[in-house]
Formats: sequence, structure tokens, C-alpha cells
Amino acid sequence: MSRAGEPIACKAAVAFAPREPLRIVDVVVAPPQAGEVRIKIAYNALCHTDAYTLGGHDSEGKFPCILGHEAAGTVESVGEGVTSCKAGDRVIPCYQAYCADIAKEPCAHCVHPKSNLCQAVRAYTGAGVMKNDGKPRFTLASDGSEIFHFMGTSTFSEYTVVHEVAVAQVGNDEAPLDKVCLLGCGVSTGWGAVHNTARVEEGSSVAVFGLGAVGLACVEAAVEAGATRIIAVDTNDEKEAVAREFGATDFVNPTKFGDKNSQTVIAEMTDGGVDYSFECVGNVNVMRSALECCRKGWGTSVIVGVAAAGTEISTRPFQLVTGRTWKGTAFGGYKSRIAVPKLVEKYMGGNTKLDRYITHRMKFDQINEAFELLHEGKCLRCVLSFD
Ligand SMILES: NC(=O)c1ccc[n+]([C@@H]2O[C@H](COP(=O)([O-])OP(=O)(O)OC[C@H]3O[C@@H](n4cnc5c(N)ncnc54)[C@H](O)[C@@H]3O)[C@@H](O)[C@H]2O)c1
Ligand SMILES: N[C@@H](CCC(=O)N[C@@H](CSCO)C(=O)NCC(=O)O)C(=O)O
Ligand SMILES: [Zn+2]
Ligand SMILES: [Zn+2]
Repeated sequence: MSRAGEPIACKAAVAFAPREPLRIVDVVVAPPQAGEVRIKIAYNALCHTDAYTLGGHDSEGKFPCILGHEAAGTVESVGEGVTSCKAGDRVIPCYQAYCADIAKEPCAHCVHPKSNLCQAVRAYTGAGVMKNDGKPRFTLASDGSEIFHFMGTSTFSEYTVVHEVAVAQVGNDEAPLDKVCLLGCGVSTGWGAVHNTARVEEGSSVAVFGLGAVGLACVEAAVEAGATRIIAVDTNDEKEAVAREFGATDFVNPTKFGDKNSQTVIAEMTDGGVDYSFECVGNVNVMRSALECCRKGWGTSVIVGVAAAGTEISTRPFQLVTGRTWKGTAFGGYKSRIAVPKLVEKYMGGNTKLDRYITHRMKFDQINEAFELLHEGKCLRCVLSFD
């Protein structure tokens, strides 16, 4: 029986306050308004950014909220005027929207070839509300109080409401949602950081700092781009095996460098520095090392990690005067709604390591255990199922 136009009561994992475990409670999800889509979420993975916001490090973090932004599901119903998807479509919610083929007046970023930072709904997703009326669509079943959205996706709920501009079609009917949910954030971001943001060329040398799913996706893409030296850097020795499996040629652990810093060690290993580096940790000191381990003259460092509120990056300006470039990337530079179905096809073509990032599977109600695994460095991606 269709529940279109009606509120839906369901389970969600609510973050009531920073640094508190999520609580699975009954919530009410309002019907989608104009330009909105209600999605039944099937699978979620945890990204470090969920942990970062739950940890109280996000200057945009609002509580209580429903976290989650790496997921896949099926459209339950759509609001007035929605044309790009319909009930029953298999979709991936995208925290990074794309409005060019939907909005009457697309934003400047969506029409510009150099940006994927759609601004159509960004102010609202940052504030944890929907654009139409400036309110959330979630309320607590127990007392009717409002619960904020997160990153415009809030996928840690059986049902969520997102803006139409944030809904990517899976496209391929055969694509397994329990795998392609990963394309909603971390893996796509690492692939895109290498191919779109840095544009790593054949024969390059690369250093990747942080070997979670994002960093390993950088390693995977660097191999694909033809990099011949890939130095994997992590403080956890247990990451060496998986880094080498993904194609890293070297592994180093900065806690074992003694008096030397990472930039000195990597410059020595490469006779002057790497062509490209990727910071996939979210630590401003590591960001500095990642920049400074790049080769004078042309080395480029890409910041992928998300650093805590209040922190700032620094380096000697001389590092840039002498030809290094410091860049950053959000969702790997992919224009989300048009890129995601292509990434699904790439996966279906069989030439990716996407399955390998899934190290754990759990039921949705084990979500706090999944967060613990992520913090302990024991998992790349844990996929949570609602069934
Ligand atoms: N820019 C984007 O669009 C985007 C997208 C997804 C994730 N992120 C960010 O990317 C980062 C990585 O995400 P993830 O899900 O792979 O995280 P993760 O927690 O799975 O992996 C982080 C890795 O960094 C390692 N590490 C910790 N401190 C280190 C140090 N000082 N030096 C070297 N390695 C260190 C850890 O051992 C771990 O292996 C996070 O900051 C996340 O918020 C950004
Ligand atoms: N809210 C934080 C910034 C968080 C951040 O940088 N998010 C990344 C995506 S992380 C995905 O796991 C991003 O894409 N940022 C671009 C954007 O949010 O528009 C803060 O306020 O510092
Ligand atoms: Zn846009
Ligand atoms: Zn993420």
C-alpha cells in the first residue's frame, strides 16, 4: 500500500549529542515537499566524516541529527515537480548535489567545468534543514521534537527525505545496492582525487597519507593512472598488507621515523619528493607533511581529509614559491548525479576493487559497534543492512 503523501514512522539512529552513542529510536518522516524525494534506505556504510561530526569536530554539526551519507535505497515517493526520479527507482543519495539538468537556473558551479560544488541547496544542507520551508522532515515519535538532517542525506534512517538535486540513479538494474552504496562517498572521493583533482599521469610517483577506504581508493586509482611508485603512509602497521595488496610499492609508518619527519623521509626515498600526494587523514600536521613531501617545481598535494573545527593549515610560503601546488577535493571533483551512474557501470565492468573495501557487515542496530571498529582502525567499510 502506498504511503505517498503520509508521514512514515520508522527506526532511525539518532545522534542526540556529540560524543554520545547513537540511539535507535522511532522517528516520523514527513512526506516529501516540492522538489524533494523520500527514499527507503536499504544499505549504509560508515565514513570517517560521520565519526568526525559525531565526535563534535564539525563546525556545522547540529544536534540532535540523523547522520549517514554513504548509502543506497529505493525511492518511496516524490514531491511536486520532481521529474528526475520516481517511486521504485534505485538510487544513491549524494551529499554533493548537482542541479544543472534540474534547476531552471542552474548554479554557477554546475555549469562550470572546473567545479562540482553545487550551491543549489548547500546553505540548507549545512543548516540541517530542507530548502522548501527551512525545516527538517524528521521528528521524534515520542514527543514530536525536530531532528536535524546531516549533509542533506541523513541515511541512518529507514526512510529519509532529500532534495531532488541530491538523488543519483544507480542506473544498472543488476547493480547490488549493498556494494554500490560505497560509491556515495569514500571510494568515489579517492578515485576522483587522483583522476579529476590531481590528474595523476603514467610514470608518476605518489604518496598517500592515511589508508582507510579513502586513501586506499587513492592507491587503487594511482595504479590505474599508471603511477610507478606509490608510497603508502599510515601510523597503523596493520595497514601495510592491504596497502600493498591495492598496489602500493612502499609502506612507511611515521611513528618509526625517530627525529625525521615524513617529508624528509619521503624526499630521501624519492630523490627529492613525489609528483603527487594525498592527505586522507584529516590532520593539519599531516597536511603539511603531504605538501612538503612533494617535489620542488611541480609537486601537487591534494587535501582530502576533513580537519577539525578551529584547526588551520600552515607551511612556509617558500614551499609554494618553489613550485608546489596545494589543492583540495570534495567528492573527488565528480559532478555527483551524472558521475555516480558511470561509477556504477565502472564497478559492473569488473575492473575495480570496490568489493574489497567491505571488510564487515552488520545489522543496522549494531551501528555503534561499527563506529568502534572504524575508530580502532579495524575496518575499511562496514555495510549495515536494514533487513
Ligand atoms: N573530501 C572529501 O570529499 C571526503 C570524502 C570522504 C572522506 N573524507 C575524509 O577523509 C578522511 C579519511 O576517511 P576514511 O573514511 O578513509 O577514514 P579512516 O578512519 O577509515 O582512515 C583514516 C586512516 O588514517 C590513518 N591515520 C591516522 N592518523 C594518521 C597519521 N598521523 N598519519 C598517517 N595516517 C594516519 C588511520 O590509521 C587510518 O588508517 C577523513 O578525514 C574523512 O572525513 C573526505
Ligand atoms: N562541515 C565541515 C566540512 C566537512 C567537509 O569538508 N565535508 C566534505 C565532504 S566529507 C565526506 O565524507 C565536503 O565535500 N565538503 C564540501 C562541502 O561541504 O560543501 C566544516 O564546516 O568544516
Ligand atoms: Zn548546482
Ligand atoms: Zn564521507
